[in-house]
Amino acid sequence: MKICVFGAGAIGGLMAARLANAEIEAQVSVVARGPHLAAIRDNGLWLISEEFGDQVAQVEATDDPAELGPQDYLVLTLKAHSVPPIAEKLKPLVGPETCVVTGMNGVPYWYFHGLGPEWEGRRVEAVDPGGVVSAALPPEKALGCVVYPAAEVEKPGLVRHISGDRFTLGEPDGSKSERAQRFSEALRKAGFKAPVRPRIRDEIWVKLWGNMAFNPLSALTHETLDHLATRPELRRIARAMMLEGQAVGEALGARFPIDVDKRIDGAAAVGAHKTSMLQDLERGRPMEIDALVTAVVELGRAVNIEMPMTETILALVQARARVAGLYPG
Ligand SMILES: NC(=O)C1=CN([C@@H]2O[C@H](COP(=O)(O)OP(=O)(O)OC[C@H]3O[C@@H](n4cnc5c(N)ncnc54)[C@H](OP(=O)(O)O)[C@@H]3O)[C@@H](O)[C@H]2O)C=CC1
Ligand SMILES: CC(C)(CO)C(=O)C(=O)O
Repeated sequence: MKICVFGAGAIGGLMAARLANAEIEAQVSVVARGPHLAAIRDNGLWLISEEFGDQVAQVEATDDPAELGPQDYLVLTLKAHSVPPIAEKLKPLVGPETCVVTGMNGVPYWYFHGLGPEWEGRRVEAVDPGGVVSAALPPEKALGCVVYPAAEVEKPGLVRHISGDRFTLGEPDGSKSERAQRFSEALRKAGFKAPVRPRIRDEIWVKLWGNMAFNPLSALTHETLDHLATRPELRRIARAMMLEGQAVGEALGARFPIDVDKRIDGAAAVGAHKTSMLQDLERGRPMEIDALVTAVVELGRAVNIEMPMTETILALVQARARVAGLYPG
């Protein structure tokens, strides 16, 4: 089996290193760039992990997907906003049997696929502008993936795994497909938990619920998760956003297995953690605003649900990011 991890940064690097070192019959390659690519080529892909042990994986690494050819599994672990500009570049990796695993936060580009006949063919413009992504990666090829581990690229060629070992998988139409089970098996052999769930959007929403509120609020205030979730005036804003998100998710058929306050308390328990959006802002890296917030507002419009708090915070965080030169427009 051929597995290509496109965007072998923190999460992709973790996945690729473990898959490459697992006892599976797979040819694992990565698409990377810059100094990270050079270091992987020179010294292998290093993974530092208390849970998995420190290790190096020898993987084929390139910045030119055409060198790798069609894959059985194309795993996308880029930041969501990095996908549309390179959609065309993905085409050589995609053949008739390729399964595209979307290991990214936010609303996936395939959200409407398999949701029901009334939604078929509709796309999420915020993550699939002009349909460039679905043209390169037809939604029927997509396999959903909710990423729970935390990791970071510590220096070029070296990924540090911080915590977590679960990648939940699920077909957009809820079926227990052979391709999903095969990839789940590969991830399990690589040491991860990789359940295949029939209602993957429910899990996407539980993660997105936190991201849509805490990430922009943290970028605006520079506050850590514990404060955002416990200072009454900030918690009130996050809660209002999350209730708007829940209304949208439910209107689209998702079920939220926990209540909003438990979800916020869960975020508080993470502690003095800076969200990825705040980290990106501080490091001068583009922020994942569109997949985490703009796309949710777009879904809200599709089901005619007003989202005044989310729209306000979205406008502010877009402005903040623009001023920092980290958001287009
Ligand atoms: N890190 C974490 O702990 C978690 C991340 N996530 C989600 O996982 C997804 C991936 O995040 P993360 O791993 O942190 O991101 P990273 O930025 O660490 O990894 C993405 C990688 O893709 C590379 N890349 C971007 N464009 C290209 C290109 N055109 N060609 C080759 N390589 C490219 C980046 O290179 P460069 O650095 O040069 O831009 C980077 O190495 C996101 O959606 C994130 O929200 C979810 C849970 C936890
Ligand atoms: C920590 C958490 C849950 C914040 O919403 C996150 O996923 C992120 O920072 O992107």
